[in-house]
Amino acid sequence: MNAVVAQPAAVPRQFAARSALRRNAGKAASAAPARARRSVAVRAAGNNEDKTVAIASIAAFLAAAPLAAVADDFAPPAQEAPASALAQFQAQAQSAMSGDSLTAPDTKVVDPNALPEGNTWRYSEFIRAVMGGKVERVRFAKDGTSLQLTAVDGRRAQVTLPNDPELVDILAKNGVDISVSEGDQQGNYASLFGNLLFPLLAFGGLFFLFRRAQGGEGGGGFGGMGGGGPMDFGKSKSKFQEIPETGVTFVDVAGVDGAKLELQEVVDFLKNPDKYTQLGAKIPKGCLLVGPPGTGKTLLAKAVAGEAGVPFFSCAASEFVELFVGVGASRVRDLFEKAKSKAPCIVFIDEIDAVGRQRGSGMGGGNDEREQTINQLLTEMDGFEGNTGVIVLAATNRPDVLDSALLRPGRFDRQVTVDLPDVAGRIRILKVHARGKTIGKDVDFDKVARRTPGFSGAALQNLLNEAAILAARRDLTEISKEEIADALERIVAGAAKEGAVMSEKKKRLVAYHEAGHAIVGALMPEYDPVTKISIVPRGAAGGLTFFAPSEERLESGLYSRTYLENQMAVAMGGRVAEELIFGAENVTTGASGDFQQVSRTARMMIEQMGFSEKIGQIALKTGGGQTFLGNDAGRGADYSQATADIVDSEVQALVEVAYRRAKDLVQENIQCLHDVAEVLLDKENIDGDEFEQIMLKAKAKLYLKDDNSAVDVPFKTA
Ligand SMILES: Nc1ncnc2c1ncn2[C@@H]1O[C@H](COP(=O)(O)OP(=O)(O)OP(=O)(O)O)[C@@H](O)[C@H]1O
Ligand SMILES: [Zn+2]
Repeated sequence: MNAVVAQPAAVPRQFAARSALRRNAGKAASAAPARARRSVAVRAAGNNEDKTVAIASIAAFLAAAPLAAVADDFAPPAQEAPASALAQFQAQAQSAMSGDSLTAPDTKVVDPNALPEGNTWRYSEFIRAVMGGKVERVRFAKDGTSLQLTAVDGRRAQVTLPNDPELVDILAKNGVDISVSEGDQQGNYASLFGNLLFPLLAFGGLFFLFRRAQGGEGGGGFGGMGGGGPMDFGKSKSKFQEIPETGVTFVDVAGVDGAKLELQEVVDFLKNPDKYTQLGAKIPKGCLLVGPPGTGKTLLAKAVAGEAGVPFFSCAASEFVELFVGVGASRVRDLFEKAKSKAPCIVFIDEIDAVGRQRGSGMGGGNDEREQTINQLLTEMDGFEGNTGVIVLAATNRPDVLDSALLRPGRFDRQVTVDLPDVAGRIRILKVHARGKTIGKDVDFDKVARRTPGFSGAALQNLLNEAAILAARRDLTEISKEEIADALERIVAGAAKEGAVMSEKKKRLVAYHEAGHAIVGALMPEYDPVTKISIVPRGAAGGLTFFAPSEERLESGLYSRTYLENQMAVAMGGRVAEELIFGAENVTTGASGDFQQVSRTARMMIEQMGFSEKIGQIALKTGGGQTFLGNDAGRGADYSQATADIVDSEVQALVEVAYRRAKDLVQENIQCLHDVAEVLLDKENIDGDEFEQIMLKAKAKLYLKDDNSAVDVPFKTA
């Protein structure tokens, strides 16, 4: 495909970062007082600075992965991925979730011609078969956690997928035909996004096709790369979907009360248009639903139609834009013709930014087509005389890129924000999706909601779905706490590596390493509580320690200097533990991801946040900005060599302090380290409660202030 279709593909993730920033910018002021109070309550590290700053990239990468985890890869460093801009971005986004993303080497020698027996293949077997040209096509499950393959010999098999960002790349390179299963479940994409988004971004065309598949019902087949190109040319009338009765009401949409309130007016109007027109009130024609992916914009639009009892027409704007100039415009015409004949009704246009970008600012090619399409849309909307009863709802992730002509009075002059849900909202969304599922009595949605900051409605729905699948696989009659915890873990960290055996020696190493992270994290004042430690290898990670950033922290996106310093110390905890137990000469490469994180944080603090007295309060690098494609995440700082030297030494100083603090803490609490590691070796997983018990039993010494007086800060667990 080409650059034009790659464009919409870049939107969702980019938005994730940007929207967080925008939200944060807005909330910074109001969040500050609460934050300050909290700081007083927990601050005890003898750090007087109360400098709280909005840190763009941290907020962004935390937004990309709601549960922070320290993950460690104990694979040889030779596996390092090339540092393309995309790879760097991937690495950054991944690191918030699971450390570095190195793929563990698969060294077993196997006859390359032999296909595995049976109809469930291990992932490594599958990859080998793909590389050997033995796989003809694959069909991803909608949630992206598994796929069905057809081998060249016609055999079919099922594969459970880890979180492998390279998968799509590998498949494409080996000429495997890719499709996405068209289940009957709607909107179950969260984990497909999680698992596959990055590679899909690299293959914009694929993503485009994928979006088409999402269109579902109306869109028709997704039979491989060819589906929906020029062949669809004549079928312009099938490009929108008409639902006479959506059957969705506001009850089905939870946690977005503000948006519902605003849309209630639209419902009202559709129900009693006369009431409004008699008074001479101007009827809204268009309303823009703005918010991150999966927050229920489509669902809300359907609910408006459902509440008002009017038909629902929908289409994705990206589908308007085809290869031929003029097709989009004619599709818009078709759509509105049909809608007007069924008025009153709702027309819903998803991803309006795909056609509605500021005109004349696009990236080469395809502009004419887009401009014509958007012009047609404007013409249609202007053409509604007085009261045709057609109300257009449009959804976007990127209101900032929209053509201002779209936002003028009489067009999309209202904006309704559909934001990510807060705890209370998440509880209610979970309850909505628990309907029709058998949920065990031990499941506490309040707890689940607290562990899922940053999850959208779609992600929560997916979570419950995964849990249900797990319960079925385990032959249970109801979904228990366990399945939800496992599903959550799987979504956040990728599926546990099947059959990966660790040598006793390595296991000990990983156990101590993770225990080191956990202990430093738990004993550090003003740091996030430990919710889980695991040495079950999953994805690329040999071990993981999960921390739950507070709601407030995620919401505000504000990170104090203390917090960042603590975070660096926590990251150092792994290596420090290895060193103390196994000796400096035996430390491993398992900490490479930790070190990357530490250096990144330190550099950012110095270069962008004005945390260095020697550098002063200037941003040497303005960082991030709006670029995604071609964002050179690392290099290109524009300052002199002399300044660079100061930066380097300042970074080094920060890292050294972090190391020393971690080492002091672990040394002080070496018994805790042994105890936690022992339990880990025994059980492989420790949850927050158990961790707390172990720490209490081992009489963890509290954090020491500079003057060596212990500070009365209880360690924190979830
Ligand atoms: N607030 C919510 N309450 C209940 N369910 C929700 C909510 N938000 C999302 N969901 C679930 O997630 C699914 C997908 O959401 P939907 O397609 O409406 O999101 P969207 O905001 O339109 O996403 P996108 O921007 O990716 O199109 C819905 O069908 C619904 O099952
Ligand atoms: Zn580590």
